Amino acid sequence: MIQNRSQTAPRSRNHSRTQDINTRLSSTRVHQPNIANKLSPTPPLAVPRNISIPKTSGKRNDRLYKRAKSAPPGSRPHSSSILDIRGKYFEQNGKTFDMMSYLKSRSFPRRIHRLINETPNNASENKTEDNSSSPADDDAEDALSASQIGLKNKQLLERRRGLHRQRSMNRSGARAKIMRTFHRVLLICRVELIMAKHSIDLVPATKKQISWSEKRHTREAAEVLFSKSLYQKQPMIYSHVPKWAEVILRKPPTERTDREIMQIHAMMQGLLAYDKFTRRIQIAMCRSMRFLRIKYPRVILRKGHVGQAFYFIFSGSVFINIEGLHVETNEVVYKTVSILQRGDAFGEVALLRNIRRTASVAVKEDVELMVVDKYVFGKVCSEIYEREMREKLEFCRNLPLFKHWREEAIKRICQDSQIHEYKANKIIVRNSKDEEDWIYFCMEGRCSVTKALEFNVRPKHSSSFVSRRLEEENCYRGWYLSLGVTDSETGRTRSYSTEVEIMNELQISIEQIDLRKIAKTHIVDDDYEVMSRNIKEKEAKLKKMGGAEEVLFSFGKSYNHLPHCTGEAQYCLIKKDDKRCSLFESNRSTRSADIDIEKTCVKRRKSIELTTLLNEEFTAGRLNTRTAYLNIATMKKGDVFNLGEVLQPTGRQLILVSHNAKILQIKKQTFFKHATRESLLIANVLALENNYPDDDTLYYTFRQQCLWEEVKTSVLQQTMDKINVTQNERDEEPSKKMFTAKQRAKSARQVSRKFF
Ligand SMILES: Nc1ncnc2c1ncn2[C@@H]1O[C@@H]2COP(=O)(O)O[C@H]2[C@H]1O
Repeated sequence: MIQNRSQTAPRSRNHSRTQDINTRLSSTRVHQPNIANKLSPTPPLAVPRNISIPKTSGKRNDRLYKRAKSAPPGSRPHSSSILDIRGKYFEQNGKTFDMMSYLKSRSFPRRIHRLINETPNNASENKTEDNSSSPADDDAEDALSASQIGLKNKQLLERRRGLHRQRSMNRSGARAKIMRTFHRVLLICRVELIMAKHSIDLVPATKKQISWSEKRHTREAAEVLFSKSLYQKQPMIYSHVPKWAEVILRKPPTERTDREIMQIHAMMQGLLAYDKFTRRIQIAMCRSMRFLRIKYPRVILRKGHVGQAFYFIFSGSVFINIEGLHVETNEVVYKTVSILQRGDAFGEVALLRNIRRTASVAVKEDVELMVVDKYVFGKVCSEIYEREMREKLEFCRNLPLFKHWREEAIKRICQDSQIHEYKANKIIVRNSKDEEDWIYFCMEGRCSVTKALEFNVRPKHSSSFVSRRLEEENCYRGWYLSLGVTDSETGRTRSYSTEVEIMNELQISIEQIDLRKIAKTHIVDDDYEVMSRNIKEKEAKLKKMGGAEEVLFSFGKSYNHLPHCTGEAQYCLIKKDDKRCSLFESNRSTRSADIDIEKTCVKRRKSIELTTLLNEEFTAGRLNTRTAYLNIATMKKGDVFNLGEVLQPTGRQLILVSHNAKILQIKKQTFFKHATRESLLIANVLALENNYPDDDTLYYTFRQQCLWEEVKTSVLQQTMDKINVTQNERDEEPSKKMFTAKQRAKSARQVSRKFF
């Protein structure tokens, strides 16, 4: 039907709808309806497009329906009512139209269509049933049914109109609201601008500000003044895992976007253990990392359990506890071997070696951990450990110390060792006397061995040639006096500014003066003979001892009998059968007992700088007057620190300072466990060869050095004085050109350096 209509309907829509309907209605009024027409078959529909019911037609129809309704029953409805045209035909422009089809074709609601469809059928049915009825009756019936339809239509139209009104009201309401908001925003902006202008006017701008604002308002300047830093990502350091990271880390790996992974990666950067891995591994870890927050005093890992994951510490700290049997009582003892904190990692041993957990890990302060599962770790992280292992093995194999070691023993040692990199000026070992666990090997870079020489403590008289010579020269006494330190015998204090200056010089040039070299130059040939004789004696003594165990015992004695091994101070004794003894409890009970270890660990981990240490000493008033820090040796690649102290304990306090060094730390315990008799003999010889000058030698050499400096300065001062005097004599204004005493001393020293 629609097709037909569209084919036949003219395209022009210029006629107004009102006109159309008026024409239509007038034509229907002229065309009187009759029954024959009503029952005749419907001609093909051809409703012109320009004929449409205007919106206002609803009103007109309304009126018609009202009239129809108000008409008394049985009376003939008004000829011009819509009832006349319903189900009838009308003509227009010489064509006949079916009014019903026409109405249907209009865009009335479906319901109206349905109603209209029903009505003519019913009407036609009634008419076919009651053919004998009079035309007046037919018309009345028509009118009745039409009035019913009209009522329904009216209701629908009313509802439609209501809806329309409501919609338009809504629309206009929303529009009004938007406008109101817009006006308010505009008002606020204006007020703000006025306030800003007012405040700017009140605060006077600096010249720099003005020139800056002037510059940046030009277009060229805007280009020149483009600050890249404004758009650079600032490195953020989080002390705790932020909320957004928690959200990401809780997501399953597959749901994490690349952006989120990069965010986690950025957050993790700066953690020492994390930075060790290559970027590729880091990203792979971030993809599947989990987050764990554990509160004090829980235990994270237990020794002997199966390893499931590897952990990075993001914040907080943990105790690493190991258990062992007490030497004497044979009881299980727990010891805190280390305290790990932010930037450290743990749990790699079990995963790499495929063994059970080697230590228990308990919370010290509430920790935030980043957990990498075993599967991921095995896949990506083992690579770096393998590389590190290869590096360690290669280094150890090339060391003379391990020349006669079995491959298996070297491997074991490497497995228990650690590689650390230290920046320049960092203290690796603050006090060699307190260093109980490790032997240090320099892999790369340089380290200096520094000795804090105490002047107010008279060194013990040893039988060495140096102390004999010092005795002969009565050096100690003179030394104390010359440095301005109280003489223990006379109780008098003397101080010489020149000597203090010399000391200062030495402190400053601590890295340049290698006293060990100086000491060696001072040792004459026969002294060397004495030294080598000593070594030979020691070797012979060792050879006399039978069995590797004994040798081991004798060498390892100092280590095995350290307080922590005897379980006296730091150990917390726990009975074997007490299953509930748990590290948790042991930690609690060891809290006070382990305090020393804790302190040393924390101190060591803080890794203070040498300059900080010297500053501390200076502010405490100890530097120069009581203590001098001297560089007594320089460690290069392959050199070892603290081995001599293990083999031949002297109790000396040495400081190891890094100069961008890479250090391999080997556990003393593992070293002695795997060392054979031969290897220990070699170690001993090497340790003796690399022995640092003893305190006597240091005092002696230092004194010699100071005296020499003193001589140089005084001689040159005298010379400069003479020069000054002659110059002054020549000069008319002698006072202007006179050197001050300080300048004289300085220039004297400079000249002395050139000459000597
Ligand atoms: N002496 C130690 N110093 C530092 N960490 C250790 C020490 N011993 C064991 N650990 C760590 O504690 C972890 C316990 O579980 P794993 O054996 O898997 O891996 C261990 C190491 O990461």
